[in-house]
Amino acid sequence: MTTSAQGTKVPAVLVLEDGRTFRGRAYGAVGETFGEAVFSTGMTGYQETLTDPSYHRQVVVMTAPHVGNTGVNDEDPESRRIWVSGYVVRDPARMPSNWRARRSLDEELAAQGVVGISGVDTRALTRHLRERGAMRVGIFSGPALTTTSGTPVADAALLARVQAAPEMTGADLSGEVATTEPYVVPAIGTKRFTVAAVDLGIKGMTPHRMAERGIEVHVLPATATVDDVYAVGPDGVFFSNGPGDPATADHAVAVMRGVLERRTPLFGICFGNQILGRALGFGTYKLKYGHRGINQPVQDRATGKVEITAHNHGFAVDAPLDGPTDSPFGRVEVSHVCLNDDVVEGLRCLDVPAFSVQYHPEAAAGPHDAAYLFDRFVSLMEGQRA
Ligand SMILES: NC(=O)CC[C@H](N)C(=O)O
Repeated sequence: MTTSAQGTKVPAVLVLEDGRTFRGRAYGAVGETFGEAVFSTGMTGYQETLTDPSYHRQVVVMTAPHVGNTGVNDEDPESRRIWVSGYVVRDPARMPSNWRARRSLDEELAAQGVVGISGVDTRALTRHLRERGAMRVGIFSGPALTTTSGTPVADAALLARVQAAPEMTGADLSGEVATTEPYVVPAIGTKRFTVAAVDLGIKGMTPHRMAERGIEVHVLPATATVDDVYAVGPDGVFFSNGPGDPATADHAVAVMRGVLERRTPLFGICFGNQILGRALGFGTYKLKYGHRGINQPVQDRATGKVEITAHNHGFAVDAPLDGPTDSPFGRVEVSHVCLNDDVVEGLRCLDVPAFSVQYHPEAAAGPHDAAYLFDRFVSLMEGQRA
């Protein structure tokens, strides 16, 4: 049972796995939750962040101090529910205001049972995560802070529970968020192509961006086989974003290799980029604290052009920047790089029609600078037909 903390001053505690503790007030549902503490630098787009399945099992700290100002609407969710396992804000909106708003963010979090905390010094917390790295965290409020005999639970007991929670490294999570049944997103206007999209935790805007370009998108469960992919008669195959550690995604890597062997045009986003990296023989590794937000500079190395882009990743592909590199599927080069830290942000195959990016060209939320990548996918499919 969860209740809303709206308008109350229910105490809440946030405990990091290294023992650092922040006190605040319950926000959203009252109770307890665990996850990986990460921070997002987006000043807008909290609904898209909360409903992005890639955030499954993560407790998101917002660096923007005011959150919830535009309330919650029915148009912006990227999936059927909120996926973050916890939410940390400095100063929640007391009077949300927007013509599309249907309810407050606090009410929505409570209705979906998402435990949050407000009144936290999110700047100090973010600096801590930046210096020490992403780590496990717990948020506790209300009954979670009192024993059955009515005495307060000791901080050491809370810390022990945080330290017993699962780590993100080694987590195989796509199956927990992806569709279990295939479904079709029809092309908008004249249908030009059919794409099989393997759902590893797909955001709703991604098939929409393809549909806008005349693509009929067949979204398939994460368990789809190579035969399932080809059963839809695809002109192209897409691998989506998704939660968890790409080192666990052996099934998706095997399916992608099947697609690369057949030389079908292939596009991957985020988790899909990590799967392409692995399919080509590269490793993946965990970033210290990851990239999350809608203001990350990425350079397209072919044109030199810099895009401001939306990110949400905690892992990255370990590929040499000074390519091309030989792979089992011919030469591959790093197409995009993050200008903050030189992390690989895109891969392009030179001998098979395949490419991917680590960031989010579907731009929900985020700037639309990278929309050309969907056109590039269309060009690959056109090229295959010519
Ligand atoms: N948005 C995503 O697809 C994230 C991919 C992967 N789970 C990561 O954290 O790096």
